[in-house]
Amino acid sequence: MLEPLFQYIDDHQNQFVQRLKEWVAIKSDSGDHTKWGEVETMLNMAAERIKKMGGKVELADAGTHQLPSGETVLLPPVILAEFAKDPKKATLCIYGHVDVQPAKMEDGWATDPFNLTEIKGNLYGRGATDNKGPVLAWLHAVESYQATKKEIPVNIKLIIEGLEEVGSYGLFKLIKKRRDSFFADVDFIVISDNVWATTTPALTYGTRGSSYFFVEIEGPKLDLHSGVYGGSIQEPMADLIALLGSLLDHTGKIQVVGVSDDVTPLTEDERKLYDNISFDLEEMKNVVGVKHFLQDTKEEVLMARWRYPSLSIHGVEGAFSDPGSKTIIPRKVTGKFSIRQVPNMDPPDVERKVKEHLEQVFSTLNSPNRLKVTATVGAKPWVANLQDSQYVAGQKAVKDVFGVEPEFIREGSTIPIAQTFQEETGKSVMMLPISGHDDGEHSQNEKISRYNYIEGTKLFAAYFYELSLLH
Ligand SMILES: C[C@H](N)C(=O)N[C@@H](Cc1c[nH]cn1)C(=O)O
Ligand SMILES: [Zn+2]
Ligand SMILES: [Zn+2]
Repeated sequence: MLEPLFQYIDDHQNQFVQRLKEWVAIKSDSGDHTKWGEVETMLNMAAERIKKMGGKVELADAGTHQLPSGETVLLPPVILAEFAKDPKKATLCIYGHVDVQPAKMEDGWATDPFNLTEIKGNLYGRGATDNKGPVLAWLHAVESYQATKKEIPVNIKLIIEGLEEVGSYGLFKLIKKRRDSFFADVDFIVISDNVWATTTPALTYGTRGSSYFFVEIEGPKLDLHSGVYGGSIQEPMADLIALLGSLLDHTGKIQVVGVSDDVTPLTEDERKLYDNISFDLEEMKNVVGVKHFLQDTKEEVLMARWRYPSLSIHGVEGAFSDPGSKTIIPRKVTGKFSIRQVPNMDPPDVERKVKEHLEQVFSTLNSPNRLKVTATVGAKPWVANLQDSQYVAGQKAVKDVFGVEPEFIREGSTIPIAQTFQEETGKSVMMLPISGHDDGEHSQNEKISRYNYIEGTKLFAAYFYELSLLH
């Protein structure tokens, strides 16, 4: 049954790579709302591809969103699509996103991030793996059935958004609104927007949640000459560094009181899931280029990444960061950090505790400057039930294509909408990654290997089939 599909995918791989090149060329960075026009261009391009394949597409209105500045902006639409429906078949809803993280040559890319470039079997480009490659792979898996005149064994629905990287604004409300219409006949939801933990294919049963914080310190009216005013001004940057420095200790432990209190304790059954993961600590040190991790053993490192919270400091807006030695006191700086959250942490509770902590530390600085803390994203962690039939189908599909048993892994990053899908629709959610552990999501030189892209397409085609057998 699967052989002709796999043959079609192999025979058309150059065309599939060419399509990815066209998608990567669209600079659909969602981080800056003034550039959401490119996100819309990308969504339209994806919608056109689905329509060409005979899919019915709605560009659903996602409403508006208030930015941390207070400005209200119109959100790009969300693609809700479906292929022909047969009431006898199970319905699978595939979620993906076509926005990307920012990327500039100056960040240290070896090739133009928006010109997909193949080097030694790897396809380099922003969005190649996160998440344009996997979204196209789903479409190509559907195409493999259509082109070989085989009935697609499950009904396919698609939900594709353009704001995942900033926290899926608008999508939570849209899902609630469409729960009894678009989602009413959906049996399963599948997501491929994360990476394997090692070189072994994986099925993912959990992701961390996230809250993103902006800490603004505003001082003088203008940037000031540090020679003229230095020594007489309490500098916003010094206040900010004190606040950011209060968040973590040198072991990576979050210093905000109570923030980790609700973390679900580790059970023996859960601990056992880590035994079989072929994660090699030495290789991982080489992949990321560090001498050591904060933990000593493979299990501790994986747990720190997947099932315990973490806090990362991302940057400071308004600080002087160009080359050279400009001697100013910046008047206003905004520090940015985020907390990855795990069951049973609750983003609003974490956000309250972080705000209280920052206000308390700020009060000890006796500063004349103004502090403003804003939290965004607010994404809940997600954990699946490993007994769901999707996991059996996923396991079989991995065996069909790769000839091995998948590793059952968690994911340290966040798919903001995953838990909402599960809670709101009550349907089973699974993550079926095709991206490599060294693909460098969000990093310089992001890539997907041609092997993962093409074999991943086969995995999706096999998954449709295996899921239909179990339903
Ligand atoms: C896992 C996914 N590919 C991803 O990168 N998600 C983002 C979502 C996010 C979280 N805070 C803001 N955006 C991520 O985990 O960083
Ligand atoms: Zn992603
Ligand atoms: Zn991402």
